Amino acid sequence: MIEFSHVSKEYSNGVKGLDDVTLHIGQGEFVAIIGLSGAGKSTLLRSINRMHEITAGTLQVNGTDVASLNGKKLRSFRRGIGMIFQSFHLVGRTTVIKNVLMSKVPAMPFWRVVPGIFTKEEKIDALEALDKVGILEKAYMRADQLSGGQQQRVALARTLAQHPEIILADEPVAALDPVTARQVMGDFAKINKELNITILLNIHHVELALAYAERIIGIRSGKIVFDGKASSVDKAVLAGIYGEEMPEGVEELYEAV
Ligand SMILES: Nc1ncnc2c1ncn2[C@@H]1O[C@H](COP(=O)(O)OP(=O)(O)OP(=O)(O)O)[C@@H](O)[C@H]1O
Repeated sequence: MIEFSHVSKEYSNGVKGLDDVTLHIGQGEFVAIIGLSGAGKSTLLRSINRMHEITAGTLQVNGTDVASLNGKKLRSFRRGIGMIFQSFHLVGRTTVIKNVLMSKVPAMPFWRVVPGIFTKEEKIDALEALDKVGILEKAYMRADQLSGGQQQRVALARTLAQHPEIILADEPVAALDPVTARQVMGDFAKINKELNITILLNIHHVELALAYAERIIGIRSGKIVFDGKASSVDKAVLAGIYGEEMPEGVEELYEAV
């Protein structure tokens, strides 16, 4: 469970990334965060695993006050939260399975990290994660020989091998073509359903957010301006989130209504 209570984040230059945000996200929800560029989507997402420090209010994850964590406790807390980025963050020159096995490193003793000794169980776990995202047959290929969509799936498998309760994804499909973007969104939906992992993702493509996420959070100038079911998002809601700068494709989306 993720609980924001009157959370604000003011950057050192005085910009308010978040402004009095109160939110409750239950285990197993699939939430898309939408809003204009600069609205505060990344700040919201990254405050959950403390990549950004909040400056007011309280933020709790499964009852733990995120701001109170330090050192070892913070590292172990972060291991329970997967993070997916737009640019995949893979090591291109090494194999897919080694990339997935990297998720095991933070919990490994030093003597195994240096020579890269992984146990049979860890390898099986990594292969199972690749299987869950449908790219098991790519396990021994070099990561940089894969397409963008496949690379994002490797990143997703690496996160799954961490066995997280929550996955945060910051613009995970922004670098992908429309067909591949749909496939990757489908992977998130499948993982969410099958493994009951909470998924929060930032996304610029409104139509993908509405098609795959169950809940939409609209953010504008650091404030939550909409929070509800994807099925209840209409043109008026989007106007409230985006104002004059409605994203491309929104007109077509609601043409039939
Ligand atoms: N490190 C920083 N220092 C100062 N201001 C920042 C910093 N990071 C973000 N901001 C500002 O905080 C506000 C929210 O930024 P944020 O990156 O959360 O928006 P976003 O909705 O994710 O945007 P985008 O869709 O372009 O990624 C913006 O005005 C941004 O300029």
